[in-house]
Amino acid sequence: MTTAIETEHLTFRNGYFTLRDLNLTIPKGKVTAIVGPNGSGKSTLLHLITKLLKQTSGDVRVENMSTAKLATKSLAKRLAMMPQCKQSLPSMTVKELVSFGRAPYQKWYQTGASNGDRDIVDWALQVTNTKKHANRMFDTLSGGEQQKVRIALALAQQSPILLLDEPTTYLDIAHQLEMMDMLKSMNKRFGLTIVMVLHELQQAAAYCDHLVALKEGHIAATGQPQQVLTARFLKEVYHIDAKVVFSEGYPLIIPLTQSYCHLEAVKTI
Ligand SMILES: Nc1ncnc2c1ncn2[C@@H]1O[C@H](COP(=O)(O)OP(=O)(O)OP(=O)(O)O)[C@@H](O)[C@H]1O
Repeated sequence: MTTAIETEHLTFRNGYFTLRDLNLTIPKGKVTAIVGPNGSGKSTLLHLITKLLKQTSGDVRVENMSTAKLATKSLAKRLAMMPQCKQSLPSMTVKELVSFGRAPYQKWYQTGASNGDRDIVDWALQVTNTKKHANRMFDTLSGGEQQKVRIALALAQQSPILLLDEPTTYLDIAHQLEMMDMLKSMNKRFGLTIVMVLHELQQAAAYCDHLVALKEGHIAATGQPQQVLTARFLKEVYHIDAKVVFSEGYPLIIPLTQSYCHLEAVKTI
């Protein structure tokens, strides 16, 4: 198996949270989901890979190159990142915004996009089905429409590795499936390595070749979805009792009991 991204003893501390000694391999040309409870460190891991955060110790390698040795533009040609939607974007038209994806390829003296850049922006708008919004101001779009434009912005970077932090947020079920199908077809047609933070475990298992589960800043499990996604895993990582049934390759998580301990505590105040 060739690797797209590797972390070696990756550790990050910020006073509130510690990501501990992560030794991780993300396979090249595959779709990987990073899952885990809220606050387990998923976004922090993506930020360390993209150098938006600096690790306390350890190393990150992208296509066998230590990111410490890669300048921002070189790293941006190797990987594109769509951050979580809580990060705001500047007020401009959709087309202008998606054009920013071409920035790593532009010279400092270049004014405006080249014909090649315009074609790629057009392609990114088409595959995400957002071309109809090209001339609208980004901040006038609905949450779901904005989410697709964010994905178009990352695709316009045309890097072999795509990192997406919760790409299906705000999308209704039909648009979630459309987006996951589109990403899967990008992976199959162009050999794109895709790494997605996902909360929807059933979709993660159905669409991804590889799962990485984090819990409290460490790796709780890695492997193929059918190996990782078990009743024991759900108990250990999410503290829920549920059974997992794979039907035609699609996993179904059926909760057995639900603990309402927080509500019980409220009642006794
Ligand atoms: N800027 C920050 N300053 C201090 N602590 C932070 C900062 N950003 C995140 N954290 C903390 O780091 C921990 C991990 O956060 P992170 O966003 O990586 O988790 P996550 O697994 O992506 O969570 P979620 O599923 O809720 O998005 C959390 O406890 C969070 O409160």
